[in-house]
Amino acid sequence: MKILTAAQTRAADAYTIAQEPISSLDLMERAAGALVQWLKQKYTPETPLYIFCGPGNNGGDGLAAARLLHNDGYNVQVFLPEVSQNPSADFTQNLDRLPQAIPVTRIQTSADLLSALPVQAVILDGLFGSGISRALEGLYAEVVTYLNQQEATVIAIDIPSGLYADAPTPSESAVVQADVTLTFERPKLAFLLPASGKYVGVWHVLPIGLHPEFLAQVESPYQVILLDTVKTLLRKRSKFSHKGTFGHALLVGGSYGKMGAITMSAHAALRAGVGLLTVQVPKTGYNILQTAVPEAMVLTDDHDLHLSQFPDELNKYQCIGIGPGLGQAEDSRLALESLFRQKLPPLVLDADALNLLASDRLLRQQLPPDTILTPHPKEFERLTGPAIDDFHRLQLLQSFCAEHACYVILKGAHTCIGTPSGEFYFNTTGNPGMATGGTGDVLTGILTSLRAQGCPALETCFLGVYLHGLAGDIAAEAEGETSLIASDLYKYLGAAFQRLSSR
Ligand SMILES: NC(=O)C1=CN([C@@H]2O[C@H](COP(=O)(O)OP(=O)(O)OC[C@H]3O[C@@H](n4cnc5c(N)ncnc54)[C@H](OP(=O)(O)O)[C@@H]3O)[C@@H](O)[C@H]2O)[C@@H](O)CC1
Ligand SMILES: Nc1ncnc2c1ncn2[C@@H]1O[C@H](COP(=O)(O)OP(=O)(O)O)[C@@H](O)[C@H]1O
Ligand SMILES: [K+]
Repeated sequence: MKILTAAQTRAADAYTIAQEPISSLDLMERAAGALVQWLKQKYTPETPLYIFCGPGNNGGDGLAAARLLHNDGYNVQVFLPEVSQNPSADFTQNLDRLPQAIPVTRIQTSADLLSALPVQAVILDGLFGSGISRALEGLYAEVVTYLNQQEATVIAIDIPSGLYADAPTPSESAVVQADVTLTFERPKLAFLLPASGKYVGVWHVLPIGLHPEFLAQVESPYQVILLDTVKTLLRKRSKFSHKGTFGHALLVGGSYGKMGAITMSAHAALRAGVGLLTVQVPKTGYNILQTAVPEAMVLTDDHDLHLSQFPDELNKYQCIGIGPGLGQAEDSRLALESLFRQKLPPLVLDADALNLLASDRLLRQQLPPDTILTPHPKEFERLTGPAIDDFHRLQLLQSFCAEHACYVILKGAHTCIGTPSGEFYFNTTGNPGMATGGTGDVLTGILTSLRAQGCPALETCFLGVYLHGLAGDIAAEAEGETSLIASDLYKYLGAAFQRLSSR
């Protein structure tokens, strides 16, 4: 699903208005109708609803929703901070249409704000939407601060007021801290990035029927990975398939004190369906691997404690995953250097393999094309240098992928896949229970397995991050977020595959 910028959303509006055709006021009515439908499923008419409306169309949505809710018997009050001299036409029309019976409080100074709203109330934030053009200051900022002090649930209309949809929000701006954001048609880029996403709470997309022709034609490098896309990537096992059908993966990693990392990758690779798995570990890891993962074949390095060479005959593997628990010994760096000079099957690089790359520019230049790299933000910073903000980090991601013709899976709450051709794909599965050591090692195992089974690089990234997060979501349902540990991810990977194929 493409993500649109604020400018593209305006163009989508204009196109829909002209081509459907529909008046701008009716389009607002449709948006308000979608809001009301969602709210009515969640709240009873007795719930006090406090609707704060700014001067633009976001405020117009709030006013239209107030009318529709009131007509359905809901307990609604409207609050209008009075600053702007130029309300939008659709705001004015909806203010005129507001039933007399709805109490309206005009806020001229912060003294006009009630002391505190009831805890069971719901606040609808319709102050500003995607039309924000500068930092919120003065009375608007005071209203935002007041809303942020309330214990009542705050639901943002379209986007939390004060937040920029697709650029860094100025640090001096007041921003509404929403519990829930009900956004129209498409999520905003800001929802997916850590510094801005924290204001959004749980977000839901409400379709409002923007013109499908526009949505199909508009170009956007930003996309959200959807269930429907990922589902089509699952492959059925044919009756006469055998272990040779599902590829042979090689995982390389582990060092003294870090054998757990490569062990978890190995479990995950097997649960992700690879036909055969070989794991290369330093000698110290032999008994550990053979005992913990009896399904895997084990090769030992000449060195006792860390990697010093790769096995011969690399071409019998369909993918090599390198990095979990690897360590950063000089021997290991040299081994990578000689590896990159060979003709290789596809690679997945993680953890210390990335740190070794980061420390050696020449090594980076030899990176085989089509490699999948899986850095968390700190590892990514080591590869590219520091980012000024989340949007700059995306630029760095784009140039890194283009320069090295590789796929980078930048891990986080909304993991972002960068491609050599400059697209960004954001994942929507996963939860904060996954913020625990070893979950990244599991991802490496899954990706190596899928790639070894013949999945192309981008499809491997889609399927891998989606399944990894879905396994995390199922694990959180069963174990709770706090107690979720990395091994739960491969424990529930089978359930994730099943859920994906059944939906
Ligand atoms: N397709 C869709 O998704 C649909 C979207 N719809 C809705 O429209 C919303 C976008 O509406 P919008 O363009 O009118 O912008 P919005 O954010 O309400 O405010 C702009 C006003 O605020 C002002 N202003 C700006 N910054 C300011 C500041 N810092 N401090 C003070 N003032 C500031 C600005 O004034 P100016 O910059 O000109 O001075 C202007 O008057 C969108 O989020 C959604 O809710 C639906 O109705 C229909 C379909
Ligand atoms: N808040 C979160 N929401 C969703 N996924 C998360 C969250 N925090 C971490 N994750 C996921 O957990 C994994 C952590 O990987 P990483 O930092 O490499 O861990 P490790 O190095 O311990 O294996 C990533 O796939 C990341 O996307
Ligand atoms: K808003």
